[in-house]
Amino acid sequence: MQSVLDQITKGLIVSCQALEGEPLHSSHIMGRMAVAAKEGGAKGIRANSVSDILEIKKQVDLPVIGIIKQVYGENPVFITPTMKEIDALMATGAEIIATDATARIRPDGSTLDQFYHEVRSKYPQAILMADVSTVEEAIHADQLGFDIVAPTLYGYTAETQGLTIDFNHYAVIKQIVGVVKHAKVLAEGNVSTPEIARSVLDINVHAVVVGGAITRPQQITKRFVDALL
Ligand SMILES: CC(=O)N[C@H](C=O)[C@@H](O)[C@H](O)[C@H](O)COP(=O)(O)O
Repeated sequence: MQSVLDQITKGLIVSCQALEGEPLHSSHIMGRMAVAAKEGGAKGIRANSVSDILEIKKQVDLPVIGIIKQVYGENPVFITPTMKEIDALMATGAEIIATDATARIRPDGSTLDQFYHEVRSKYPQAILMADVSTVEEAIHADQLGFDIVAPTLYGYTAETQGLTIDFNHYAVIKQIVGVVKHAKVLAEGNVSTPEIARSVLDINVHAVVVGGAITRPQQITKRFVDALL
């Protein structure tokens, strides 16, 4: 049988997420989004929350990258921040579990290294994806033993706030591809057109994750409206 990492090779992974407060916030709708993504040829789905993942798994047989976005007080780490979220995700059967792998201290006071080792010893077979915000964090996640690394949080941390990946030069992604030795690199974050998705595959990423440009109609509408101004 093909491994999960083989299944997503050079493919499109569609992130089907709508948080509370977003117009499409509904596990039913995310399930239908996943069906649409599969019909369009996606090779995987990225999804947030136990109920969305369970619904998506009922609807499609694609590998799922599961996350739980959970804010604890003032702590800035919100993508699968603690073991509680890891345990909940493992119980859904999500094939890949993604977590914040920035250098920031987590809500329970642990460092990334402590957290990683705890997760790895509890779930040795899990496929773990590191959502990072810098090239240094990508190197570190790779050294720790994460299976997948992606610059998901580039532009979303205090250190990188205001930055967006420059899709004319792909500098951050190229650098990450250049330094990561063992993990597969995914492109994720602000991939807004099919042309950009194609070009990132050409710089040797393993697969590309697209969210808002496919599954957030409010964002898509705004891009059209802005073009009319
Ligand atoms: C920073 C953060 O919270 N990113 C989240 C991670 O799961 C999602 O909100 C993004 O939609 C996803 O990363 C895909 O990116 P984009 O929607 O830009 O294609």
